[in-house]
Amino acid sequence: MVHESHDDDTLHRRGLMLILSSPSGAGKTTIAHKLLAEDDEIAASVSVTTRPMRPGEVEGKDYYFVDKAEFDRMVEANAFYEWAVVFGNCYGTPKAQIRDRLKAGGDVLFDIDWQGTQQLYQKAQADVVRVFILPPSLEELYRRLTGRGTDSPDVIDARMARAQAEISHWDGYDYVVINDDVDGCFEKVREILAAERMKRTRQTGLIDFVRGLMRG
Ligand SMILES: Nc1nc2c(ncn2[C@@H]2O[C@H](COP(=O)(O)OP(=O)(O)O)[C@@H](O)[C@H]2O)c(=O)[nH]1
Ligand SMILES: Nc1ncnc2c1ncn2[C@@H]1O[C@H](COP(=O)(O)OP(=O)(O)O)[C@@H](O)[C@H]1O
Repeated sequence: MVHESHDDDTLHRRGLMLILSSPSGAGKTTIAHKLLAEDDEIAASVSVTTRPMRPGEVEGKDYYFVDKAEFDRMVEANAFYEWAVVFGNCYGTPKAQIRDRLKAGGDVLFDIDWQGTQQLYQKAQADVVRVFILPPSLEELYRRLTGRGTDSPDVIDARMARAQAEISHWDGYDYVVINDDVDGCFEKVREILAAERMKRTRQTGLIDFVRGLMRG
């Protein structure tokens, strides 16, 4: 299900919005953490979720953990750019932090599913860079979900059952990277980000610079 907020508060062109999506367990959180650790120019969008906190997760860093009543209140208050139901839990991208960050000219990293990706793309097409991460195989995906040790067998089965449906949305992304070797995958995501930052349309100071060159 996709739920869109109904106001004219669309995102304007400011910073770049890098979206990482993948079937659960393919490694997008791992790649996102590496990127955030080494790149000061990008900050994470911290989502709000009703799913239970996993061991090792930190409130306000990995997610804002709320109950369903609080989530519903936020939906009513129009606090989300987008929200969706994933694996029976609600996940939403809060407006406030992103608006501030983009206004300040910074980049924002989103770990959201294909439903949220479609919503953000509709709102800020020119600013959005969509990267889909694939596992090398379904067997390896299962190994990673099991090895992570954060979900019960039932939850892992549900995530495996959803994997192929998730993968079917691969063609809604600008880039697709196979996460076989984690360092190799990370390097590719870094290269994508570096190239996207250099796009002519994102270099707002370029017009004056080129005009200066042309004046001689
Ligand atoms: N649409 C949307 N999806 C989200 C949001 N936050 C997280 N997700 C997605 O929800 C799914 C489940 O996330 P999570 O429970 O952390 O498990 P993970 O798949 O192991 O990362 C992933 O596909 C996330 O990308 C959000 O704010 N909006
Ligand atoms: N290239 C890789 N090779 C082996 N294990 C990986 C690789 N990438 C991630 N992992 C491991 O797989 C598990 C799932 O990764 P995670 O980043 O949590 O996936 P996601 O956020 O997509 O659900 C974690 O235990 C992580 O350490």
